[in-house]
Amino acid sequence: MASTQTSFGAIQDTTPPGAITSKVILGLLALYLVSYPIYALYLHPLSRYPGGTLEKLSRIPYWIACIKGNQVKWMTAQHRKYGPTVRFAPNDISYTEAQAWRDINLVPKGKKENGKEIRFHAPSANGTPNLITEPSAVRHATVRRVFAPAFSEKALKQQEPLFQYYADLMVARGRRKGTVNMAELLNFTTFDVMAEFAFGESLGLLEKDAYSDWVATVFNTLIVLPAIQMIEFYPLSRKLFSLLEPKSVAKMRLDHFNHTVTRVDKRLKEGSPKPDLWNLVEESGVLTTGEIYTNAELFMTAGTETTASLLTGTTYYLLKNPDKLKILTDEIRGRFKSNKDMTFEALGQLDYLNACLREGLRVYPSIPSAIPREIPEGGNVIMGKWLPAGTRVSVHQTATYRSPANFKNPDDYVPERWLGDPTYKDDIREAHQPFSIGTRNCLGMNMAWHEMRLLLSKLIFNFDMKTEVDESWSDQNVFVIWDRKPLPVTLEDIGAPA
Ligand code: HEM
Repeated sequence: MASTQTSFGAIQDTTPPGAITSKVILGLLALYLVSYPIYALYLHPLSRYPGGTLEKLSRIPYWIACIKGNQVKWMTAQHRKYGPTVRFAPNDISYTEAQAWRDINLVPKGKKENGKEIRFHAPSANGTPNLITEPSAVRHATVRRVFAPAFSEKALKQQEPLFQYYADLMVARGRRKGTVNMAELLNFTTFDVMAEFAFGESLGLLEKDAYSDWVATVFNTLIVLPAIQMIEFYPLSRKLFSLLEPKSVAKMRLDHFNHTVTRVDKRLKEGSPKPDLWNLVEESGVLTTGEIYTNAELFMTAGTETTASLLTGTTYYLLKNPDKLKILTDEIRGRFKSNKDMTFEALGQLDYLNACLREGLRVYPSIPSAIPREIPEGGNVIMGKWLPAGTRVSVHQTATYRSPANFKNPDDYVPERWLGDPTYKDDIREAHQPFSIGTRNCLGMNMAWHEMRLLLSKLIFNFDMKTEVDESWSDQNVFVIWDRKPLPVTLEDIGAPA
């Protein structure tokens, strides 16, 4: 320390104030660097949970895996190493046990729900939450009550001609092309169906045989979701991004949103005699205009890519397991004489078809990673252990479904495990929840099941299918959703009656 002696003999510090400030900052930094690891590893409320040292100290390893598209492999490896419960970041616990689904997603009477981790989802362009991101449990229940009747069995039965129309259009396009990229064909179909369902107007993808700019933007946005999640996670990066976001990106987001706004406005203005979403919304009168727009956007993503992805994966696994494909083909072709016999109701009764799709949702779940929830004020108990407020908890779908503790031969595609085959009697079936459970589970689950059964059966009823792709097809990146590779499939028309 620089010092001088005063006339009274006292020692006076002559260090300039700026230097003192720097020293204090450096001192505090050194203290933090020494004390933070001690806290994170030994004193933090989660310190007793298993996990890697680096992961307990920092979220960086997790972000790297997410940005590289490696998250699913990384998290599965974490669980293989540390067991069914892993602390994979300082404040995050991942589970692979059936009970965790219940503890995280069900809300016992008088308790608060484990809230949504809003930063995990891309913010909507108008700033209004949709069903998935609505932070208030009460508002969520109100909005969900408005839309729920449109997804009931009764309403879906009334909408069945719409689904049949696009399934037949998909078959017609398959016939025309001979060889198709199955991933694309199924995307065209599910986007056309959902646009008709949500806006009363097709996107015409099957007819044009091409993605529209609007749909291409949906995919481009989904791929950058991990980067958006990282930016949203830290207040500073969020602020910086809002200041520095390139004008072109901001414009693209707005144009995309306005596309939805225009379609919804048109549908609301013109009205519809059909029992669709917007008749319910108008009757209820409880949604704000902002909520109408953001939920329309949500339906177009939640109800399209998910179903198309599952169907692409299931088609791949069936083609790679010809014995299973043969059983399914016999079931479908044995049951129906013509395309028009293939109703929602009749398809629902095909056991092997249901088992094939369920097994598809296990080996290739539409949401391959995890959707985190946050422990509310006052804490909560998960898997018998109390967790403090702010802890993020989740069930990781792929790690759970590929765990030998839950499923025998977890990497094999075996529909029989869902049909009482004694070899698989010890499988823990409740660990498989691809649509989640509880008040925030998938609103479109019934619709998804009808659509999945219809589209897969129509393909198998009308075509003998072949593919040249090898096992490396299933080795895919995940950026929240699968970064699906093209799946070229040759379709041989068997001339099934209309
Ligand atoms: C294979 C197909 C599908 C799968 C695996 C799936 C899965 C899921 C899952 C896991 C959630 C919960 C998300 C969370 O925890 O935040 C969810 C929510 C949701 N899904 Fe699906 N989904 C599928 C198809 C559909 C379809 C066809 C629709 C129709 C529009 C749809 C609409 C929704 C909506 C609106 C929500 C939000 C529900 C709420 O928060 O109340 N999904 N889905």
